[in-house]
Amino acid sequence: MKTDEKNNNSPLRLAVLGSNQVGKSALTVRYLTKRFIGEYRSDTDMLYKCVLQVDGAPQPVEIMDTWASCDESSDAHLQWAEAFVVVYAITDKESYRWAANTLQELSVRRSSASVLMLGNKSDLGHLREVEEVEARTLALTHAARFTEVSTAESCVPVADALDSFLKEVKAQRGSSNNGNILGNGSPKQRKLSVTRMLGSLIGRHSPPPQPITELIVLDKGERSKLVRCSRQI
Ligand SMILES: Nc1nc2c(ncn2[C@@H]2O[C@H](COP(=O)(O)OP(=O)(O)OP(=O)(O)O)[C@@H](O)[C@H]2O)c(=O)[nH]1
Repeated sequence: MKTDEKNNNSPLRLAVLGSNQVGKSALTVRYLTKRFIGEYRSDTDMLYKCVLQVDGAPQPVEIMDTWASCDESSDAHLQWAEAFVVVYAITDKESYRWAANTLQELSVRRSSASVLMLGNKSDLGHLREVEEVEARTLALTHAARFTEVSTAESCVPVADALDSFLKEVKAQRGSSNNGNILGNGSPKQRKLSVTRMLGSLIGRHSPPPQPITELIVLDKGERSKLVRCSRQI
């Protein structure tokens, strides 16, 4: 297989970054299942493996819903992913500062990576602490895409934002060789039945989610191995 062909078929890796409680898990699950789930476990990274239609063709995609409190994993996330979704809540200035720092870090350490900045919880306009124009300007400074969404309110803007971002990332995928931590020399992963896992998230009687083929939960020990692996690259 030619190298280009191999690159195009390899999974497109997206890390969802953001501080606590900004809606990273809600956003990821909303995008993949169209459902809004109010509460999630929040003590681990979740890796979703799926095949999505990107720009009209099937594309393997891996989305890492990261756990913000695990500082030691941030290095690994930065190296593992090909593109980044940086989430903050428009109701939480501190989460915006966290996002701004992350954009800065990405500019330095992953300057060629595509970045989408999302201001979540736009349904809570009466509690707004971050002005849209300020965030949009910041994103522009870092050549990142930007939009505000309400994961809770509707799945369409979330789907539109992530669909077009994935399309852009796929288009920009070129000769650069991004790190491959989980693919090569991967740490031992706990693979769960996706149906069982999402069943516990969305309720037993809900219809099964469509696009996800595998969900991997990385616990503390496994995340440490991920960090060690990434540092060998
Ligand atoms: N009003 C509103 N609430 C939201 C929205 N998105 C998520 N939430 C709520 O925000 C809280 C946090 O959502 P999570 O998806 O668990 O956030 P997280 O960033 O994954 O949190 P950590 O796991 O702590 O990092 C939950 O109570 C969600 O129901 C939104 O668009 N609007």
